[in-house]
Amino acid sequence: MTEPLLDVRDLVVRYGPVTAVDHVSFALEAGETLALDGPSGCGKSSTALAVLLLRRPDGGEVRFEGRELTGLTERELRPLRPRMQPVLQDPYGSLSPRHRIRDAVAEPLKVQGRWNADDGPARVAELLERVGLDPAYGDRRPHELSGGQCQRAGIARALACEPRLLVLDEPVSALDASVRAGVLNLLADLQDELGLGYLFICHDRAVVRHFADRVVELREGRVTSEWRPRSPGAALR
Ligand SMILES: Nc1ncnc2c1ncn2[C@@H]1O[C@H](COP(=O)(O)OP(=O)(O)OP(=O)(O)O)[C@@H](O)[C@H]1O
Repeated sequence: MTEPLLDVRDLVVRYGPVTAVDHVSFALEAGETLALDGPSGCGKSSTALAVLLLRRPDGGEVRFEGRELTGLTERELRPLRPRMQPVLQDPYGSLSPRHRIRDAVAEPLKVQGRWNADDGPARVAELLERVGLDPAYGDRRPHELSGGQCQRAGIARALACEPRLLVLDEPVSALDASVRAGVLNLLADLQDELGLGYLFICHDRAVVRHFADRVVELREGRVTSEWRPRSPGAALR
């Protein structure tokens, strides 16, 4: 049997005396969307941060592409980090306000040594087009874009890293209802095309039902159930 893309085993996250994530386990295949659902404070974001190793877990394992990550040093994690990318609730939060969109999307290519002056700008334009943005928006800064456009630019920047997993923490909650479906449909199309795995955190039950293949329910840091929506992966057209 092949290894899941992401295999989380007995994950524990504590903040002082508070156990935010209490022996949580789940697995996620490439091309699959697993939603984490549950009331405010049940540990969804803490799970996401620990999966991304942005906060070191206090116990358990995070296996990504067959490799256990929690025992790795920051230096050992560095080449793996681009492969697991966060997309966060605040569309403006993941982009520096000072940088033009084109530079924000180019940065991961430069950091990873995949930039060259001949075809780099064309690659950035291609990524912007892929997320539904006119490449001319590359000249703008984040505050000159709408929330939906900015979230698309953040997704373009994440794609520049050539990820296998996107950790989507309330990716459409801050957007107007009218642009939510567009961003969710973009994510669904990218998943079909690239076989990305999505760990998806969302408060909105209707969105979860449409978007997720499987749902893990959390309550007070523990998994209480796991279920499959009836129409998994359906696009919101
Ligand atoms: N930095 C922190 N320091 C101390 N306690 C924290 C911290 N972050 C989260 N917590 C606590 O950990 C628990 C889980 O929080 P977490 O943000 O992971 O839940 P959540 O399900 O994502 O909530 P929400 O849906 O409101 O974002 C809560 O009791 C919260 O108060």
